[in-house]
Amino acid sequence: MALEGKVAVVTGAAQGLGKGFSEILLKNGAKVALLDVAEVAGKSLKESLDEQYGPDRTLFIPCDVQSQQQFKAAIQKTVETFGQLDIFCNNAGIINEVDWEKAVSVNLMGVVRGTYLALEHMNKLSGGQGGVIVNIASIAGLGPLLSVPVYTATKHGVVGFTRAMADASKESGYGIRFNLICPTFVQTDILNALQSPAILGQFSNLEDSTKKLMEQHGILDVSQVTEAFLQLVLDETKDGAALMVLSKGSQYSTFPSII
Ligand SMILES: NC(=O)C1=CN([C@@H]2O[C@H](COP(=O)(O)OP(=O)(O)OC[C@H]3O[C@@H](n4cnc5c(N)ncnc54)[C@H](O)[C@@H]3O)[C@@H](O)[C@H]2O)C=CC1
Ligand SMILES: CC/C=C\CC(=O)/C=C/C=C\C=C\C=C\[C@@H](O)[C@@H](O)C/C=C\CCC(=O)O
Repeated sequence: MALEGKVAVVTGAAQGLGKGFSEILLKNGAKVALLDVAEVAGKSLKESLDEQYGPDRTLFIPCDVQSQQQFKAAIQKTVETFGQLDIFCNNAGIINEVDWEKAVSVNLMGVVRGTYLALEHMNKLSGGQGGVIVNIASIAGLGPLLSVPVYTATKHGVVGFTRAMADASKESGYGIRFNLICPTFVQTDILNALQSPAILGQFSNLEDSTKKLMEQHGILDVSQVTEAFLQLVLDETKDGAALMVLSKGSQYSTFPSII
């Protein structure tokens, strides 16, 4: 998939990985709708991207992925402004083991909601042009991360949902590829959660064990993950794939085969 003229939506785009995914899409020719709850950061990012790419290449739309109404309206506005939708990245995510229902709501329900809303515009069976949906999980979606059990559960959920959607799409002919990025620790603000008893709650005692894990795994730069993301967007042979991004490089996860 060449990106010139393609249109993308990225959730949680105001900072961190979402900002990185948006920038690499822009660099490669796409137009990008930046969705985020953080209005100040989102508007400021749009202003700086306007200087680099011109005002017509991006939209910033305030949007909480927990709100069906806001999310639906944001996607509608994207399609009305840019005329189509080809690439959808469900990236917004949080850690909150205290308000764990919010973590489920943002990390898992937000991904399901975004995917179903994107399908309304992208599904070839309902008049769309097809495309690719990339969901941002974590290696905590493939194995346990002890200090954040609910976060771990949501990311496992994202992995299962995305793989099932890939199979559903192939079988039904949606014309949409579904892929996953599963990074290890990345240098973004989400890592601050590890030092916050208000976020880790009853698992705060595991801070040192998580730090040890972090030393073993290393901490990636955002750019290492955005390169992997671009690969999954561009490579038409990848569908239902989970690309782990680790310090030693990127590799596709293998899963037990279903009999
Ligand atoms: N940084 C890391 O170590 C890793 C991060 N990830 C995943 O990458 C994704 C991005 O996280 P980071 O960039 O690291 O974190 P971050 O905290 O820097 O950025 C998250 C962005 O999502 C936005 N957001 C939060 N709740 C939202 C909501 N309800 N609706 C819309 N936007 C919302 C925030 O405002 C922020 O801009 C998350 O899904 C996270 O779980 C996965 C593996 C490792
Ligand atoms: C506190 C969370 C901070 C940031 C968000 C995030 O998602 C970070 C995840 C970082 C590491 C997770 C580690 C999990 C490790 C184990 O459970 C492994 O069994 C994971 C499974 C496969 C890894 C494959 C490999 O290393 O080759």
